[in-house]
Amino acid sequence: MIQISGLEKYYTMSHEKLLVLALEHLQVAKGEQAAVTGPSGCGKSTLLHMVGGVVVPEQGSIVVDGADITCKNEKERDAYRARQVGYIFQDFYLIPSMTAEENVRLVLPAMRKQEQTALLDEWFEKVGLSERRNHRPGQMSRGQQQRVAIIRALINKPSVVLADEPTGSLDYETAGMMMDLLLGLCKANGQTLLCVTHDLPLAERFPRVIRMQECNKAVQDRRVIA
Ligand SMILES: Nc1ncnc2c1ncn2[C@@H]1O[C@H](COP(=O)(O)OP(=O)(O)OP(=O)(O)O)[C@@H](O)[C@H]1O
Repeated sequence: MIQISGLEKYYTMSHEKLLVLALEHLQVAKGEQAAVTGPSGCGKSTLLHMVGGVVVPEQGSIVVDGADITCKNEKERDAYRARQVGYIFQDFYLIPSMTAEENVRLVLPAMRKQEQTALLDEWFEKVGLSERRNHRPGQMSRGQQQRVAIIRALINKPSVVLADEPTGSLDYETAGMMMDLLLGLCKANGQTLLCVTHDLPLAERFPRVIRMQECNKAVQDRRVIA
């Protein structure tokens, strides 16, 4: 469960303090999957970065599964992200010199090698990439690379999954398949998913659509503070 209230985020640009995000209230239930849409610059990525504990707001609270992440220090936020958050990006960020399997192994906690292999077998099978696990990113299509990134984000069963334009660099058909895969996996694992997308037909595949241009007051009322 994600509960946001009284949230305000400012950025300083050319000596001006500009309010870029103002959310009075937003709640995403545990296990709910929501698409986040809105025009460029309306604060979609900033919202995800704040829920992920990467960016800290100036005002307000973000309570994730009972704990307010805005009260945590940097080290605690790093631990929160490692334990509870799975991040998926448009550009995959796989390490080019490593195979698909090695990229995923990097995030696995210490466990017996046999258990690790069984877990990897299960996940590569789930996303239909069993034949590709020994390939490096450069030897895979963009859709296949994103499937590896999805495994990497989900394999440790984070309670919250944050996806920032995960289909942004894929062709239309692959994008639809990828979104269905991500939705299906998060639903099966009861994970809360916030997925930024500018693609409205893709957003409509989600049980809920959060329209940032409607809920972000800063977009409606650009406020310069100093
Ligand atoms: N580090 C930063 N410094 C200054 N301004 C920033 C910074 N990051 C974001 N902004 C500003 O905050 C606003 C929201 O940015 P954000 O990236 O969240 O929008 P977005 O809706 O994700 O946009 P897009 O769809 O183009 O990716 C924009 O006006 C942007 O210029």
